[in-house]
Amino acid sequence: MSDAVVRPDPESEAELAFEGALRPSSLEEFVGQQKVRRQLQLLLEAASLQNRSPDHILLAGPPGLGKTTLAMIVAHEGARPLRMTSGPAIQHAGDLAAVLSSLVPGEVLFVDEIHRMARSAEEMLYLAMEDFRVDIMVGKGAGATSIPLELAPFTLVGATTRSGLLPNPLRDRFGFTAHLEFYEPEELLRVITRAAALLRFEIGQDALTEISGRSRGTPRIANRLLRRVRDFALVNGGPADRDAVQAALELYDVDDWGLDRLDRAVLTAIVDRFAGGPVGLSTLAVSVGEEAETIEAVVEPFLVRTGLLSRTPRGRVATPRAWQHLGRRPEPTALDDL
Ligand SMILES: Nc1ncnc2c1ncn2[C@@H]1O[C@H](COP(=O)(O)OP(=O)(O)OP(=O)(O)O)[C@@H](O)[C@H]1O
Repeated sequence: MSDAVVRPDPESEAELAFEGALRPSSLEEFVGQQKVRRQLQLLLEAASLQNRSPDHILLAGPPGLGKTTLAMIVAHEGARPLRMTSGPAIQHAGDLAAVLSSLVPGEVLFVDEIHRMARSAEEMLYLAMEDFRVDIMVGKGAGATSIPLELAPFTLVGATTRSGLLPNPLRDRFGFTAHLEFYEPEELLRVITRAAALLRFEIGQDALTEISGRSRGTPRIANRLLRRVRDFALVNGGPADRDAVQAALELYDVDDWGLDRLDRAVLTAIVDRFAGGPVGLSTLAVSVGEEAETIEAVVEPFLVRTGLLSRTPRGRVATPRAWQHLGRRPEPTALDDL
């Protein structure tokens, strides 16, 4: 299924092992995001010169652009231990207290999907980030007391696909926020050229260029597609050339622009069922049978960036480019809305 190719199950062990093998471990190896890299470099060097933990870092951006990789690099570059958890795993303040109180001095704590953490834990985190301290509530009702607990200094690296959902007090406590952008095809070409070398996969330059132009500006997808092309060449016994890429990507429903089945389902729904829009996010989500959060955080950013979708105060609208991409003629009323 196409979704399994471009949006793989993050829990799948084979996928995690594959990703792990290709992850760059230093800022130097990390491709693209030049500004963010330079900013992080400065932040890490300043901390190391002052012999202290780096400031807390928030990494924001769509999935697969390298947030987890950067968190690992922050730990690796400073030779610091890394603890990884995620917002959904912290459902109570106690879950967070358990993690925080067991951190060793200088440890990097990575919280993926930090916007999904419980509110009570978020409040505990404010104090922890600022003063390296938490107040543990003991008992209930009138007899409840709070016991302060000192924490080892640590660096929080939070990752989010929805930075708009983070409360301001939390956002303000990060010393640095990096907004990761989609990658240019030339950058993705460097990502998969490196990946192909690591995998010892012989593949033509044309084929690599074709994959990098059809990877939704996302390294994770570029690496996935490379793997599918490798499967294709292995099974069919032919060379891994441009034809093999085209055949493999057609099989997995990835089109010329790199749109996958869900991207096209969203555009098709807006065009066919809502006359090009505007249509509200929740109506759109129901119409394609997906979570509104997935549409907003995963599908839309790339469609907006490629000029296929625009977000207006009245809802989502398919642009004339989207009509053209789907091979339809825009209705005049749809154009009026832009
Ligand atoms: N700049 C980069 N250079 C080389 N490889 C990269 C880069 N960014 C990401 N990758 C590769 O893409 C894959 C996905 O990256 P990563 O897991 O860091 O994304 P993410 O933003 O944390 O995604 P999610 O939000 O879904 O957790 C990794 O295998 C990593 O090797």
